[in-house]
Amino acid sequence: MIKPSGVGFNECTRDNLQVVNLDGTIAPSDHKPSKDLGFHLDLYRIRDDINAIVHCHSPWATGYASAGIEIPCLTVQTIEKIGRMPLIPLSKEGGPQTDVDISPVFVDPSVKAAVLANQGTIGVGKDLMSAQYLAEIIEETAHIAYVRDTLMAAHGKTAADLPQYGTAADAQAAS
Ligand SMILES: O=C(CO)[C@@H](O)[C@@H](O)COP(=O)(O)O
Repeated sequence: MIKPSGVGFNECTRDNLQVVNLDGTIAPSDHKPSKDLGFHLDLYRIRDDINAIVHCHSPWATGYASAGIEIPCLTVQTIEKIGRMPLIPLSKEGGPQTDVDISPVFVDPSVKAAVLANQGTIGVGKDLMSAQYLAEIIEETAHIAYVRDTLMAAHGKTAADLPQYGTAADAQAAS
């Protein structure tokens, strides 16, 4: 199932969601599937653990990626729930990222989220709620990173002024 093209998330209904088989066969409908169908299908094909994908254009995260900056996993939640959020640059031809650019990153089963320069974010999961949860964490983390980096610059601080941070398990192992 994928959202119809040209329709916002809030306008998605049971009746206009598009049903597509993994081989790309589209069930008859008055709408067309999202333009993003190609990379969604490929992610479902390459990873058995991916049953849902949330791709959106959240502004803080997309701003980071479009500036060519990988969002740092700086919150406890992001470290524990996501681990890292690779930045996927525009395609070789300078166009929007497709499965050709996206799938090689997600072949690594530890990757649960990525950010596409000039396009948006991808969160994947075992179900829609899990993928949506990651989409929210990606955006919150980018916003927090922006606040941190802005404050640090205003106060003349650098990364060297910050303590090392890691997971609760890392801290426990180190104690
Ligand atoms: O970011 C992109 C560009 O491919 C898409 O998510 C966006 O244009 C939405 O397209 P659809 O309306 O879902 O076909």
